[in-house]
Amino acid sequence: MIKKIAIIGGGNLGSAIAKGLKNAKKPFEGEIAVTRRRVHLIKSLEQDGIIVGKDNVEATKNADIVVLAVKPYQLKDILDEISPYFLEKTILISLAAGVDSLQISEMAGGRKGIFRVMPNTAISIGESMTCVSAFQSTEEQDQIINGLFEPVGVVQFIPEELMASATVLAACGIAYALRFIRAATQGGVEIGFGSELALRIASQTVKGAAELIIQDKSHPEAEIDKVTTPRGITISGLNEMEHQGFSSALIKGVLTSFEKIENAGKKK
Ligand SMILES: NC(=O)C1=CN([C@@H]2O[C@H](COP(=O)(O)OP(=O)(O)OC[C@H]3O[C@@H](n4cnc5c(N)ncnc54)[C@H](O)[C@@H]3O)[C@@H](O)[C@H]2O)C=CC1
Ligand SMILES: O=C(O)[C@@H]1CCC=N1
Repeated sequence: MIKKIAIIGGGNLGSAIAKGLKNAKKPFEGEIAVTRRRVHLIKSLEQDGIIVGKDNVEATKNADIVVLAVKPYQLKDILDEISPYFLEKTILISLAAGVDSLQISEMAGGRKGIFRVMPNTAISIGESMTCVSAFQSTEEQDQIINGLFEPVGVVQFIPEELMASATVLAACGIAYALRFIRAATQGGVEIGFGSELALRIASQTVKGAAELIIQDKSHPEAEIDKVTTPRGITISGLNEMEHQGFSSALIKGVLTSFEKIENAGKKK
């Protein structure tokens, strides 16, 4: 049983994970310790029953799982500091985009049982799309990781070579989807809604559209067909968006993010 998780680096993502795990419908009942150098910035996590501090070694001691939630360039120093305190059973999770498991294993003295995990920020409300790749792990460790992240979203194990792609589609994807919502809201204001109401309508509409695909396992075009009345208003707007490069802009944006993450990997 997992009794203690240490999250090293209580920044955006590290804090979101800690909160998500504690506030899930089936909350993580063990101890979660989160560290950050400027610890006052994460004091509010204490309200969720999370232990905060600045001592990485103290947090690591007796941890069943250590989550590395720092920027990629900080990994080496952190691992030099905390690796000596890992237990035999300690499972290591890295959230660092673009750093492969072999490098992490080497930085941690040739350790096995390493997972790269790429959640997205919706983990804080239990709605993450979490992609996971496993490196020299046991089946039991795979199950532990699956069980840890399932209460806070959907978990998908993927080959490590797809982690960069998962980062773009799922982690950056939150930003792409939100930009769509914001743009739809701006359009909504032009056609008469106040901005708050426009945002409410646009965001619930996107949620409903996503649920049609998730719950009914339907295809986007099948659902679009149901909305596009012949000679109707939807198809005119949709076609205008396509003439302006809507799908193409999105695909090109995904590719640009992917090229950047690939190039960042090659520079190391
Ligand atoms: N999946 C996703 O949606 C996202 C993933 N990421 C990835 O997650 C990782 C963390 O990114 P963010 O949370 O945005 O970064 P961040 O900069 O907000 O968080 C890192 C935290 O680690 C702390 N830190 C640095 N050195 C430390 C040390 N020696 N001891 C204790 N704490 C220390 C920093 O003060 C900072 O608060 C990155 O590797 C990034 O690639 C980042 C943003 C979103
Ligand atoms: O934008 C970034 O570089 C990070 C990685 C995934 C999400 N945010």
